Amino acid sequence: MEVLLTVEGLEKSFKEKKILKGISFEVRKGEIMSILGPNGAGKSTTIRNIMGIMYPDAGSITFHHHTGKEIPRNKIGYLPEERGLYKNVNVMDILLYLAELKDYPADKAKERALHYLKKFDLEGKEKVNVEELSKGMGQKVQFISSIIHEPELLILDEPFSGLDPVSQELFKEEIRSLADGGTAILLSSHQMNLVEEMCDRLFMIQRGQKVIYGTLDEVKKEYANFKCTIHGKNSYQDLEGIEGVQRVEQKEEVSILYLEKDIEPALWIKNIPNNIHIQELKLNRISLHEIFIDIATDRNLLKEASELHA
Ligand SMILES: Nc1ncnc2c1ncn2[C@@H]1O[C@H](COP(=O)(O)OP(=O)(O)OP(=O)(O)O)[C@@H](O)[C@H]1O
Repeated sequence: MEVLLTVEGLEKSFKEKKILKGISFEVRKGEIMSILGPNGAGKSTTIRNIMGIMYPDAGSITFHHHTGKEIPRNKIGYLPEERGLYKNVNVMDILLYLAELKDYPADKAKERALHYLKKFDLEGKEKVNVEELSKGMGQKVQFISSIIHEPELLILDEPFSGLDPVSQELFKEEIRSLADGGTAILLSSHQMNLVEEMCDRLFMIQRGQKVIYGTLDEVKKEYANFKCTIHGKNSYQDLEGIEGVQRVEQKEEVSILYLEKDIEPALWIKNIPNNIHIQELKLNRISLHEIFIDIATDRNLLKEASELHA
């Protein structure tokens, strides 16, 4: 897939404090690339550098073979973390104004605005003043403003925060369909379940440095072995002694058995000894949520476990 955005060795300091310490990644046409990291890791700073809101101390950003101030930012759509549209303007006027700022033709912008307002359940709200909208409605309008000019690269900073589940679904579907249509998407979100459902590749920053970069499958292969959760009265030793168990965590009558890499779950489950007391049993892969916590809290148990049995 064609690379649209290349971030290479990005460095940025604020008041002598180095926030980005050499960040490099790519975003390709038609993919959803997730940028993840704990609070304060440097995600928004990376995005602001891409958007030219600030410029890096070192490194480069290339989009469409242009770098720095030459980047054609009218081909980029951006939903910033800070929400807010101009007050005292009606919905259609603000959408047309923002499209005009991106050099997008007014007639097409109007057509697209009406299409998306309908799609996001805001039909008939064209003449409503922006400040009369609810938070979620305002967010939908802001999302529409970020895609109205058919950007080739769409950057979404926490697009799901504050949305109800139905609106979340609408956003998810729209983001996926934009990617399927060829838009490159850079998505920053703390909602790991949504990231896990949606993204093709991911990039995780911690303390201004890369800790994970790859496809969701690669990351899962590296970190996410299977785990088995058993509700029942069992001794730690009995569980630890089961073949294929790499580590056990136990809280009262709930035990989590972390399994070794490349365990075949269907075979493993058949070999659970008869003396194990099972009231309930769940077998699943470690989630992106758990991988995130493992890395962000510096536990690093999951990666080590995979390496140990690689
Ligand atoms: N304009 C600024 N001046 C000084 N420090 C800043 C500025 N912008 C960001 N920082 C600092 O840079 C670090 C990274 O902030 P950034 O907003 O990029 O993190 P983030 O990964 O987006 O976090 P969050 O998940 O909380 O949104 C933080 O320590 C923050 O305080």
